[in-house]
Amino acid sequence: MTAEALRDAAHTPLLTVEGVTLRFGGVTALNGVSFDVRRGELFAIIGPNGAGKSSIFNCLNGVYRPQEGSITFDGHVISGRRPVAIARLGMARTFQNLGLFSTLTVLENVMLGRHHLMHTGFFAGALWFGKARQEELAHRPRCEEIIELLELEPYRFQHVALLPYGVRKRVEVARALAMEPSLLLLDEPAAGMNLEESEDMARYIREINEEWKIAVLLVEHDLRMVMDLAQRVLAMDFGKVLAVGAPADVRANEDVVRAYVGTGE
Ligand SMILES: Nc1ncnc2c1ncn2[C@@H]1O[C@H](COP(=O)(O)OP(=O)(O)OP(=O)(O)O)[C@@H](O)[C@H]1O
Repeated sequence: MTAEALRDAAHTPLLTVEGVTLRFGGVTALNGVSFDVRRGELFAIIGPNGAGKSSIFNCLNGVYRPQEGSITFDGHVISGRRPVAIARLGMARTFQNLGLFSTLTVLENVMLGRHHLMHTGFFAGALWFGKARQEELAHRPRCEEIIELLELEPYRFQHVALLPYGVRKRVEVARALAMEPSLLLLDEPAAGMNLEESEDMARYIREINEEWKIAVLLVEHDLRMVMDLAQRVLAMDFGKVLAVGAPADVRANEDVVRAYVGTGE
């Protein structure tokens, strides 16, 4: 690649969403939504209940197919592609409601995140067969780094089902990170957490973004956390973009204030 081409690639957004419209029968969940996320950026989406935040996530990772518009990720048009293909391109996500394997240990759940990077099946791996064992061992140091980042060392060999909710949310982030994403989608990572837990979560997210240089797209109801962490914020309501920009500008935007005051959030 020439120096010019490299410079262009660095300036091209990592994710571009253009005019995305998603309807469920008579309900328009997303109405011509456009935004972009830059490489290495921490970008947040806020909005009252039903604004369309989860719908965006589901369009991005291929669970929903928008009727209109296009989504480009890292140079690939991904609208219409299957979730697994999109994950392979480097987009990992967590879920509002935990999506972990509760009968597996923390380490096994994190290892599962690396499954698409491995050649042997997970179950062969779990049973410790020849090649699979070597592969698991090769991936183990990276998993340990991730476990350390999220301060999960004490829980490494514990079954997820037995862990407190706040710790399970951290395991979810760890598993998504294990996929080595260039974009990490976090769906309400601090939901249901107490103040201390959500402050810890904010610290992990900042570290993932600043130290590990991974772009983060965050949906979160905790506005204090969003305003504190995000470089840019997109506010939406009724499936439409109300404002995009620096946190202070979005917070001062009249339409945004009205949307929040209107719902009492
Ligand atoms: N599978 C579905 N079928 C029908 N309507 C849906 C579906 N998913 C979302 N909607 C509707 O689309 C709109 C946007 O919902 P969405 O869940 O994306 O909002 P949200 O901002 O994520 O809300 P919350 O903060 O409560 O999670 C709502 O009116 C919702 O009822």
